[in-house]
Amino acid sequence: MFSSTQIGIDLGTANLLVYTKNKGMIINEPSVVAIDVNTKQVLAVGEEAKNMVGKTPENIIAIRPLKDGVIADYQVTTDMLKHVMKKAAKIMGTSMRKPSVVVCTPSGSTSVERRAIQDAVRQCGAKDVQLIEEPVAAAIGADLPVEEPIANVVVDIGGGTTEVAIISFGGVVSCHSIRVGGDQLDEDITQFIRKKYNLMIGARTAENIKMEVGYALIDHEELTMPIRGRDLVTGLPKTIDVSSTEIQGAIRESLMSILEAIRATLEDCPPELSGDIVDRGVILSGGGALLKGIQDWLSEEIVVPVHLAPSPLESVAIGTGRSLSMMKKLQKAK
Ligand SMILES: Nc1ncnc2c1ncn2[C@@H]1O[C@H](COP(=O)(O)OP(=O)(O)OP(=O)(O)O)[C@@H](O)[C@H]1O
Repeated sequence: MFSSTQIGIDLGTANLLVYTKNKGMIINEPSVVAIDVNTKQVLAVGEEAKNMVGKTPENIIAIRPLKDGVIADYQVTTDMLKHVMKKAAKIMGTSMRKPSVVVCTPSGSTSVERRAIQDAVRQCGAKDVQLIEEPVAAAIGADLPVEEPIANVVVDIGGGTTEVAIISFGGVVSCHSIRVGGDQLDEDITQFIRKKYNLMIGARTAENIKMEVGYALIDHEELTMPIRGRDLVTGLPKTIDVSSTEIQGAIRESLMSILEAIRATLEDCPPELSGDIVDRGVILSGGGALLKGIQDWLSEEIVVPVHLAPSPLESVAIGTGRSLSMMKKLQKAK
């Protein structure tokens, strides 16, 4: 049985979430840490640190310690986890002493990368740490009947990775993980604006453009928005208008890589399960599932129904927290 000392952590490239069955989602913060480079002291974590990105003086850096779903900076990840565990303990009270933790990892991560995640969480006071593959957690979090012998197809488009998996009878039947996600779309937009307009924009601006006028590859009524950056020729601040059509062109290649990963996973599906996919369709989760038009575009391309998970940004964390009771049946990440 699930007790209050058991928690699920979605240690994501973009967001860090903590879910407990008793209290639900207790933490949901950007995975960003602000550090004083001289003293190595952590100044802020989460939303406060994210607001500092690109705006700090030289002695302060705001870092995202995870990249492509795995730890890029071990020390900063541990600092961030310690901060989050302390915050969780405050919310949970004494029941948080030495919790059992389940934490998700991308299915394409190496054993060294998985071990690093496990060690970092253990260092923060966990009694034991189990790993679960992200798409399995996303499927559980989206309330799919993963333990039944039917095909549950999940496409989880996160910040650093996109994970596509077919899950049946508690295990992964076929899966593909690519290191392309929302961050890559932001990077595509930054590069496009720099090349076309000679304008340098920050990471926050690129993400805002994606959220406001980013569209998957479908016809739509064109949207425009004003954006601000630094003119690379004059060095001065400048405002320009960008349109959804040009942003669509900028992110095309990355969206095509996501589509290829979905196609490759479906192609690996055993014929007995293919019928289920036609009937039940595919579930989209992760923040990337919120890109405008992505549901319609994917369903046109793969010719099966595409549904949005009930809380796309929270599915993995919810599934991670709920997975403890199912852990034995599920194919655990090693
Ligand atoms: N409305 C939106 N439109 C497009 N993208 C969005 C939207 N909302 C959030 N995103 C993007 O979703 C991504 C974050 O998603 P999520 O929190 O699922 O990732 P993560 O779990 O931290 O990453 P990973 O699974 O790769 O470790 C970011 O790139 C963010 O910009």
